[in-house]
Amino acid sequence: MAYRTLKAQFHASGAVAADDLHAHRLASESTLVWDFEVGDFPAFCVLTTEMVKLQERVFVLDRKVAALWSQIPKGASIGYLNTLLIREIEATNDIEQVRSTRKEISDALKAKLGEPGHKKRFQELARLYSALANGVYDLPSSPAEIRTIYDAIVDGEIEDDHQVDGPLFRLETTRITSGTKVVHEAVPVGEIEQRINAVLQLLHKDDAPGLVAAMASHFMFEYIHPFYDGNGRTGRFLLAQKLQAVVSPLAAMALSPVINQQKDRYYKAFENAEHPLNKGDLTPFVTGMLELLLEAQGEMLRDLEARQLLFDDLKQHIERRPATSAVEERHNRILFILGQVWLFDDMRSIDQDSLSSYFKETKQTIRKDLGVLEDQGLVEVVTQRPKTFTLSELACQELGLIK
Ligand SMILES: Nc1ncnc2c1ncn2[C@@H]1O[C@H](COP(=O)(O)OP(=O)(O)OP(=O)(O)O)[C@@H](O)[C@H]1O
Repeated sequence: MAYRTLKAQFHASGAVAADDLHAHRLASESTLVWDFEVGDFPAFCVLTTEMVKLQERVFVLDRKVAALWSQIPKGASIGYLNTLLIREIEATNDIEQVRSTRKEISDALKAKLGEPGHKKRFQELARLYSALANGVYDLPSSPAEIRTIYDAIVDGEIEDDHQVDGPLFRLETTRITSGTKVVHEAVPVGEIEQRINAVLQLLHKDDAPGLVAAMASHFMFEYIHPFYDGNGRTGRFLLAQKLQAVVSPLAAMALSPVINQQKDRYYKAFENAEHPLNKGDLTPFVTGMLELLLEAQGEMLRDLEARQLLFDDLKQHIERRPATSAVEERHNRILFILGQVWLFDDMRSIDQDSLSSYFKETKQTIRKDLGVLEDQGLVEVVTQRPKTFTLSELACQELGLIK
């Protein structure tokens, strides 16, 4: 049976019936109640059968993605992670009308490798997401660590009049508006830190299922709105971090593009969760976010499967290419790696050093090989510094790739 919101109960059967249902839900053994007020009521979530089933489907899909992932060769997997990172960062920015191009993000991701020169736009944000994708970024454990994350995420992107004025958080009120309508009044300044600590507790303690804690804590963080700007982006990073503790980094990294496609649904979920007649019931919010996560996983699985088929085709084309010497064999292997990058990395290019790392031969040898392939019209230089390469149109035709 569909879960009835307290607001729907109020409209269908009146205030007393809604109060009864509210009391019944709060008293249930299947309900988690948090020390976090939404309006005048403590936030709570009922672990419904539907929610348990959704969680199970998330884990089943996660296993399917992991199985597929394990069959993908290294060149392709690095490329695909890059694709996911770029899409996630582009989308989390786009949700808030922060415009960023794929090229800008790709440059920022490369710059994190410690290149000299001036800082690139989104470099800190890219560093953070990259660390997350590689599983080396722990959840924050104090309000100060949340501020550190925020600083990296919005680095250089906040207008002067929206800079944080407190030691950790804002010192004035703020609100979320849609046109002329106020959709949310952020919590009073004096409550921010204590409420952020409640979010941290939920993120760290294991008395709620991980996926439920991830979604509910995301609601709470946005409800607090501790900054003037950048709350959405910071909250979605925390969400990805918490998700990563439960599902693969791939799934954690795929949510923002789906949220971006369904922004109204995402915003509506917040609005409903904080509607006074819903009395702090986060169940529909958590359920809705789990549905979005499932969609993100499904999309990624379909995308990976399609790329995997093209990869099998590429492999056959490479195997059919003549190779009468060790050098020609190596040339084919270079084309194979470039083909994998072409199929799995949306940027479709790879730098010389990364390419060389796939071979036991010296960098000079690979550089020479690339020169020969360039002369044959199979490889093209994309950028000079660093020198990056992609397949030419001719190579794409020969390898059965659609340019
Ligand atoms: N009714 C709501 N109540 C609480 N949070 C909401 C609500 N609607 C949306 N949100 C969250 O607030 C974010 C947007 O907030 P806002 O428009 O203030 O942007 P922001 O604080 O400038 O952050 P950023 O620029 O990263 O979003 C959304 O992405 C969503 O996570």
